[in-house]
Amino acid sequence: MASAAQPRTTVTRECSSNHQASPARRSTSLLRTAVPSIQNSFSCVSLRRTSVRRYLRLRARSEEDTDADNGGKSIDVEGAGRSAMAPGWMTSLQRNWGGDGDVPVADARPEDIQDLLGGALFLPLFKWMQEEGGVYLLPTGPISSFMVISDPACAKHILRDYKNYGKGLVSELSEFLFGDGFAVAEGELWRMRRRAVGPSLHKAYLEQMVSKVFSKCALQLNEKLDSAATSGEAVDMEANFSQLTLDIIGLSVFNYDFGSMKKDSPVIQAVYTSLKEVETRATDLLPTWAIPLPFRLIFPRQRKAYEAVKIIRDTTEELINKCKAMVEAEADDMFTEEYLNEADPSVLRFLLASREEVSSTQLRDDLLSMLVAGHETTGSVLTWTLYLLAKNPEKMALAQQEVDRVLEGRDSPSYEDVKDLPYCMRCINESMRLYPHPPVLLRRALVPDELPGGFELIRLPVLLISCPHRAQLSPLPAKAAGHTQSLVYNIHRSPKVWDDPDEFIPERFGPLDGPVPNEQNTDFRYIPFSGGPRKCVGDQFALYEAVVALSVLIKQYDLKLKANQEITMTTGATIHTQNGLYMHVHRRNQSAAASQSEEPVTVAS
Ligand code: HEM
Repeated sequence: MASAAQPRTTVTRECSSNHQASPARRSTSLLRTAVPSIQNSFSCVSLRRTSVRRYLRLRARSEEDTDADNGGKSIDVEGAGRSAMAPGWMTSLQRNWGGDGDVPVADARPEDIQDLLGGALFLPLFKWMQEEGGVYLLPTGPISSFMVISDPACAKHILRDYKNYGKGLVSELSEFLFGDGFAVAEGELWRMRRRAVGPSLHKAYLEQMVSKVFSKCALQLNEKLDSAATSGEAVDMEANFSQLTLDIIGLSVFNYDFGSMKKDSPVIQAVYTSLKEVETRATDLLPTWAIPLPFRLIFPRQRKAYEAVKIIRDTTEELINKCKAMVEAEADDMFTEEYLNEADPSVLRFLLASREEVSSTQLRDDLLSMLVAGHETTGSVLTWTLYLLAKNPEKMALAQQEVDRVLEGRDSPSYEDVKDLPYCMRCINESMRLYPHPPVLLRRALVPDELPGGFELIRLPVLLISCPHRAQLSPLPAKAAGHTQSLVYNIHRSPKVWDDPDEFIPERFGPLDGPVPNEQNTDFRYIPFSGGPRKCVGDQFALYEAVVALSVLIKQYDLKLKANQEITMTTGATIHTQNGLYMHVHRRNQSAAASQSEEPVTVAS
């Protein structure tokens, strides 16, 4: 996959310990050594109080280490801090307890689990898919498992059946952030709010966004990169994309300019920290986050998560109040889905002007859902697309030729132009196959069910505490599960599903005048926006945003990877790099000369 003309830059896919200890990874060392001692202390099922205290002390210290050491990056990739997965004794207990079920059980060894700490959670899940196949059980406690789905037919079955599969765990784990927001709400509340919010992203709105917001912000990023083009200094494009997409989502949802490309916005770190906390909660051995609020805050990680959510909520509320005052001051205009306020086409204004009966908390949580769901996702898509194009200069050349042909003398595309940029669109699509955000989708079976292939799913019984995958009142047959994880990453990378799955081949989706790939026309082999009723509401928005941003950038600049950087994956809902994506920026007309002066190149796998 790597071309001989590329500087040495590796993406580390294995979460092994053989790479250099970055500051972020060094800070996990205490917890790494803590985990085996926790395992030893917990040698029987009942938790001894002293062990718990010792664990909590070690954990608090590890969290404090994390506070002090973020490696000087714009994003502290650890978010609020680390978690500990279920240790080996739990997994082996469950394996030994298993009944005679047909579903294979992942051989989750303690070293795999320790390797997960601070890494990309989905990578060991890929390894187990290779060992166990498209459907397997991942033990997460003495009597509980996740059923890990890496098979398109099973994913289709689950994702389309919203009635019998709820968001479950993901709603519970992220309630502290989204509240009742429709991204995690269930049942009638979700149906009602999706019906109210979905229409705000109509075609006329999108047209306005392309010209008024996406292009404008993308051009601002180009302007900002100009100084790097002059100085030749490498810039972190991941951080730049994160700022770009925050500014875009702020203007599109609230008509508010975060101006994060010009000055640091605390919202970026707050969104990252909160999303990382959701993930961390999913793998916590001891759920400190389930302790009642005032006591919970003695844990530094919980304090940081709480402060992050406060920043996001306060910002959202402030913006709602501003817009409310303006809308209330206006006459009671007729407001239909077709109507678009030229001066302020934002989603917020749409919702306020539609005069729907909705509590202010619900409105805040819905808008916050849009802000969080629409920010890092598109930022990460742009990061990995640029990375892949830089590693594949012949594909970059094709994308640039297309942009030059369509835009001619213009700097940015119109709404109509986007349809004439199918190669750029395919590059985005292919990047989302290789790096899906999020890489894992969680569901809970609400009724017993059988998946295609005869795999049995049972309903979970009453839950003991709000950490359901680990605490159940009644014993379950261990070789059955009520939770599923649809591994988008595994499906997208499976050699059974795709030819040359690890290669970046934008052409793989068929002729450029064919349809943009989605879950329907690939029969759920390609599900970057999920599928079924809970499919991403912002998919078209995101695709237009990404194509506009990419085309504006590569029209003006050639971007080359900084030599000798190691690009390691981590997750915080989206797939992030651990240390940024550093690139040299060259103005297109100067780039021929610049590429000759690139450092000597070493080929990496
Ligand atoms: C490339 C960028 C994006 C990706 C990869 C992405 C991906 C996803 C995925 C996979 C889901 C479904 C999760 C599940 O089934 O459990 C989802 C849901 C959602 N997304 Fe996106 N998204 C993106 C951009 C956006 C944008 C720009 C917005 C807002 C303007 C947005 C708003 C939402 C909302 C509100 C939901 C929840 C929908 C519901 O539950 O009804 N997303 N997204």
